[in-house]
Amino acid sequence: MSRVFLASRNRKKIEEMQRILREHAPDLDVLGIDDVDGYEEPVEDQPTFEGNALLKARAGFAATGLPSLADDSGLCVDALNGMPGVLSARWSGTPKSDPRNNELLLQQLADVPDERRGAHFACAIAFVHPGGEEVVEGRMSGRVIRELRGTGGFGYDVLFVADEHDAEGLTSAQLDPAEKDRISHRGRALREIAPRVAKAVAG
Ligand SMILES: O=P(O)(O)OP(=O)(O)OP(=O)(O)OC[C@H]1O[C@@H](n2cnc3c(O)ncnc32)[C@H](O)[C@@H]1O
Ligand SMILES: [Mg+2]
Repeated sequence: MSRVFLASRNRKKIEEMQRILREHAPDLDVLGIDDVDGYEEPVEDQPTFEGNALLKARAGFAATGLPSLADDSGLCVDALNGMPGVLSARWSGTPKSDPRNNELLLQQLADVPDERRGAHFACAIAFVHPGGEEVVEGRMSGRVIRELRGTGGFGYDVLFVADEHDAEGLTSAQLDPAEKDRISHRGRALREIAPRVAKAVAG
């Protein structure tokens, strides 16, 4: 069976990536950080999603020798000049906590009127393998609402209404997994690179 290493510790993110990858490469065996003893995660110190995704995928390839994928993603809020951006996971400090991050973002945007609450999720996915390195990017645009809504997804999904669901006001945390995958930053990026991953690991 063809194997690929997924350099992430975020279980929800891994779940989404496996779901999307499986559609393109049903035979792919996806290993994670938990399958590797003593895996040392690199510090995500780059200023861009692309830089951090590459850094994570390179670390994965160096540690396992397997073709390695990594995702770096975050929420970029217009009224915060694109922040939290690459700082999204630890926006309210460490250890990282989605509820605390959401609470902080709500406070920071408390005085921002509805017409200036635009934001987008961004995602870079890097693939590092014996044949080379590649990075793809994806986006999902929408707005940040004023209260938490929904129980699905992860991270800032409870606060984010994508343009595609603006009329109903559904957050990403209220969407079926398949619908989130269809419109999400991660879904778009991963669908672009998945056929190349399938080809590369098939040798
Ligand atoms: O680095 P790894 O181990 O993959 O896991 P992580 O959670 O730290 O991942 P990132 O460094 O890429 O940070 C991404 C953060 O951006 C947010 N985020 C990214 N994609 C999201 C999505 O689809 N829905 C909601 N929040 C998302 C969420 O807070 C994530 O923790
Ligand atoms: Mg991270």
